Amino acid sequence: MTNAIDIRSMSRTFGHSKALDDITLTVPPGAICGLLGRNGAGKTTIMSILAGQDRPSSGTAEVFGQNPFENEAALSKISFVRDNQRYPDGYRLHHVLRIAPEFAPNWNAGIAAELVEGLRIPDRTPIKKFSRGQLSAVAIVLALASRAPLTLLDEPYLGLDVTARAFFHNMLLRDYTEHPRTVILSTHLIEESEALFDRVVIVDRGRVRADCDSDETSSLAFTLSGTADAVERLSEGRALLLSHTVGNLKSVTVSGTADDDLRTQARTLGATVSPATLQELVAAFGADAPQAIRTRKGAHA
Ligand SMILES: Nc1ncnc2c1ncn2[C@@H]1O[C@H](COP(=O)(O)OP(=O)(O)OP(=O)(O)O)[C@@H](O)[C@H]1O
Repeated sequence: MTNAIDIRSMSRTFGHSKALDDITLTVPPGAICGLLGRNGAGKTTIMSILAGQDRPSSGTAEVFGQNPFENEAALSKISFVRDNQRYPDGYRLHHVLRIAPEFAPNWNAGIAAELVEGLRIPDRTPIKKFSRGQLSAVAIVLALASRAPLTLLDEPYLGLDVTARAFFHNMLLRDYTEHPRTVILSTHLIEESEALFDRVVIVDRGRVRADCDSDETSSLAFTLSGTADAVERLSEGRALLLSHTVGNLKSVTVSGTADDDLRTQARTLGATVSPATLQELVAAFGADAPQAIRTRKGAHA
């Protein structure tokens, strides 16, 4: 089976700075994949290369088995709507909806109309005058109604209100279930979006830190919390990703899975062991570990 995305040893440098550093990553067809990581981690750079808008400095990136760069056949299978999408002066929504099918062979006017209504996108206002959230809403219409085999959504939520975000999630899941495709979604709203993801990729400083099915993330790290003494004893010799102290209480995120011995010791010492949430994982993989976070004057890990 050909992967939807196949990235091998890919790096991208800008001058002296390495935006992507030897990334290898595959995404099977028919998955919604969360692409997560801190600001500047490399998410947009990955998407731009997958969308054929940029090229790796070394290594390869394939979409459905083909290099997307200047490749019309590959590009016809990809929808990439960026947060900073520009529209010609004087364009209104109906202009965009009229022209969009020319670039999207699978365009579906029905789903576009449903999205326009649900996201309350005005048709009389020139797009140039749209609010930040209304611009995001137009991008979402273009991305979902294209029904492209690979849909790349880079921070689709900027400025979107809570009702619009919930509506977008419902529409994405419904349309994805009826018309399976591969969706890559980057976002910093992790808790709100995680229920969408079949797969999760976490990047930091241009490197892949995690790449797994979403139900496997809970085995990547765990959190120990309790008194500073107890947590320090329990975490001795373990690979700490993140550490946080408030007064005499301490919480650490530890790489790997907690074994039964550790759980028993934690019970004895009155400490708690819990799997790291996805949000904690992204924070931990983005920290300069082990990190001391100052929470009040004089208190740090
Ligand atoms: N055209 C460019 N020229 C120079 N540096 C660039 C260019 N594009 C990206 N970078 C750098 O590459 C790194 C990765 O940027 P990228 O936009 O991929 O991050 P991101 O994960 O999408 O971040 P965010 O969550 O803030 O959107 C950053 O350090 C950025 O400054």
